[in-house]
Amino acid sequence: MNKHIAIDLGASNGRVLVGDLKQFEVVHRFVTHNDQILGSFYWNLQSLFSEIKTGLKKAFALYPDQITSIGIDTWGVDYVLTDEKGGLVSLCYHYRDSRTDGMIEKVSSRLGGKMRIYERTGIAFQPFNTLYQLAAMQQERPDAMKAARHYLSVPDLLAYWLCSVMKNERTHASTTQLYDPRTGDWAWDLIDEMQFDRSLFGRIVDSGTILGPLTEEVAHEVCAPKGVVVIASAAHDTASAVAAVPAAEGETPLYISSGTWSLLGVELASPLTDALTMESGFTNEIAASGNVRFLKNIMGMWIQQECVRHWEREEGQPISWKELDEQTLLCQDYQGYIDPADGRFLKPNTYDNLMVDRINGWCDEHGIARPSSKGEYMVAIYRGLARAYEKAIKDLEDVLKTKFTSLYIIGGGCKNEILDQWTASLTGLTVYAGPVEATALGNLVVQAWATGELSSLQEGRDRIRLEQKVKVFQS
Ligand SMILES: C[C@H](O)[C@H](O)[C@@H](O)C(=O)CO
Repeated sequence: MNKHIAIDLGASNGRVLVGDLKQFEVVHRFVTHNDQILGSFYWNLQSLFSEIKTGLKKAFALYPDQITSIGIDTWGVDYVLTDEKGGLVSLCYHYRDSRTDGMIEKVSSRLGGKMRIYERTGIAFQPFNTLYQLAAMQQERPDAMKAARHYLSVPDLLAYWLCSVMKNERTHASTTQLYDPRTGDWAWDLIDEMQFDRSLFGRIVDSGTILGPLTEEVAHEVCAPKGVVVIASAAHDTASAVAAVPAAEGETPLYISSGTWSLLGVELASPLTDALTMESGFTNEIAASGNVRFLKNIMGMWIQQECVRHWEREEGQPISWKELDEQTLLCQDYQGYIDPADGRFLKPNTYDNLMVDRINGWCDEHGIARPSSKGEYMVAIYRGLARAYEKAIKDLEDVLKTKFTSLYIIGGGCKNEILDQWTASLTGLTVYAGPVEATALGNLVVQAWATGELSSLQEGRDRIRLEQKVKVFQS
């Protein structure tokens, strides 16, 4: 059976996996944390590329003759601009960088208001959307904008570095807030009104497009045989994860893709862009199938991850999940919670503004007792997340005029069984948790579909339902 390589980069770690839909293995793991340089946050793309090549080398050493393709997915919205020859005109900013603060308001007044932007793009208002990142660049670094010839998302760039083909993949393009989900093309009127150069934005290709073979240089370095191709998989990691929801044909599954973010939603045939969906914070991104991923971005495990990173730094040793879970369960009587949607929780820890202090501040302002131990901080975060899920599901039921009975939680965050159970108890839904590696599996599904091994994306979901582990949590 053919094997494929899935390169899956999340906001906290990256993985290179090799396999098929029945059996796959993680051959390389690495951290994808950000670097702060002179007050700005950036991704270190060169180091990510070298980790990717290390992973490819390990995969080809294990299966020298069976691997036929490689696909990449990453978090949304982040991008680079390149010059004519493909050289970067700037480092790659991290979406949590502060340069977009206040940009939603400025851009909205320039483009005729939020409702217009939402109707044109279907994308919810987040300060980190590519639209606001480009607007900030235009304002602060006009020379870099002038030097730019190509816009590439992070996975578009990494694919370009592997196979020397530049394309804009659709699911990722749809996260920019410069994409029109009705025409399937860039939202040219908004691009013109922002005075972004039209020629920056290239041809948008579907998930599953074969880009081309590895360059000879990369193939030599990673010891790949001839003929291995790079595929524009579902390049936005959430789109890959949603392709792996283990739902049966005919279901409209309610899902949470749980990781650094919790993306809660359903798949729809066409976008919903009225005042109610805008006010409720729903976004219309594009799925691997070309359908709409109608979902809400809820701050996910990020707040927990930042607290743990701080404690580990302070104590000089790693904290295990097991230890943290035990402490959380012992603290269940503590009734505190936070609202994860509060903007103060978006930014990374800095030496003078720690996540734990922001949690304390939120509790003080809301008359809630501050957490007093690691376990209590976890309780406050998980309770806050379960409440946010409950609210988003109610909003979704109102918008769609439907009632859900079950919820699929997929991705790394579904390993958090305390949160899975609290979510089931609070929402009254049956929770199916798994697969843990949904994003990489979705990436593999799209590659198997592109190479003709699967006749449809639904067949991929069916295989995952039969072959991968899913745990059930009852309310
Ligand atoms: C900015 C976030 O990364 C994005 O909205 C989210 O969908 C994601 O990519 C989660 O990994």
